[in-house]
Amino acid sequence: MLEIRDLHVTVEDREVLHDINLTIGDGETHVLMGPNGSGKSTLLMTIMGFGGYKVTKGSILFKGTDITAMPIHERAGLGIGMLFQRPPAIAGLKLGKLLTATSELGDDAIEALAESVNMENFLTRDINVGFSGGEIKRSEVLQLKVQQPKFIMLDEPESGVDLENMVLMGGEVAHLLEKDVHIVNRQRSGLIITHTGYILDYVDADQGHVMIDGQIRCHGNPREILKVVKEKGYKECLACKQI
Ligand SMILES: Nc1ncnc2c1ncn2[C@@H]1O[C@H](COP(=O)(O)OP(=O)(O)OP(=O)(O)O)[C@@H](O)[C@H]1O
Repeated sequence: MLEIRDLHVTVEDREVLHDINLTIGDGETHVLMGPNGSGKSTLLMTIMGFGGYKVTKGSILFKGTDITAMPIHERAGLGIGMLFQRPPAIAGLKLGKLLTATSELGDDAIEALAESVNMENFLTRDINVGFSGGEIKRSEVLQLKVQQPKFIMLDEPESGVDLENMVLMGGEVAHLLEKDVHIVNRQRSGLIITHTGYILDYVDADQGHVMIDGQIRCHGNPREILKVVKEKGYKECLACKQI
C-alpha cells in the first residue's frame, strides 16, 4: 500500500527527517512511537502532502504510484486520509457542509454516521470552533467514516479522550481498519502514532517503529517495544538490533 524510500524532509530550512524507509503492506496496521519532537507528525504530514514539508531526497509510493510531488487533494482522492493531532478550527465552515462537500453521501447517511459517534448535534456548528478535545477527535473520526480512505493515518488518537470515549473511538478505529476481516481480505491499511499504546487494545497492529531524532531506529512487535520503553526509556531503542 505504502512504500517510503530514503526520505529526507526539511521544515523551515531544518532537516527534520533523515533516511526514512518504511513499507506498509495491504491490510497492515503499523504503529509509530518515539519521543516528543522526534518527527512522527512530520512524517504523517509529509505523506499527506502538506505545504511546508519539503522532500529533499527520496520518494513516497502509494499503491505503486509515486506521490512525492502530488498535491494534497490528489492524494486524498487516491484514498489517503488522516486524523490530526491538533486539527485547526475553521470559523464559517459548518461540519455538515464539509462532510457533504467531501463525499457523495446524502444528508440522511451523513446524519446516521454522525449519530454513530454522538456528533449529530455538531453538524451545524463551525468545524472545531469551541469543540472539546474529545469532540474534536470524534469529529475527526466522523470525517474518516464519511471519506472511507484506503490508507488511514492517525496522529495520537487517544490524546484528550476520556475513557468512555476511548472505547467508542477504539471501536471506530478498529472498524475503519477492518480488524474483524482476515488480513488477506482487508482493503485498508493504517499508520498510528501513539505515546500511551491504549489504541493497541483495539487494533490489530502488525509492526511497531520507533523514531528518534528524525530517523526510524527500531522495528518490532509494538507491545514489546512499548514494554521496553516503559521500563527503560527510548535510549534502549537506540541499541535495537532490528534495523
Ligand atoms: N512548521 C514547523 N516549523 C518549525 N519547526 C517545525 C515545524 N513542524 C515541525 N517542526 C519541528 O520538527 C520537529 C519534529 O516535530 P514533530 O511534530 O514531527 O514531532 P513529533 O515526534 O510528532 O512530536 P510529539 O510527540 O511531541 O507530537 C520538532 O522539533 C518541531 O519543532
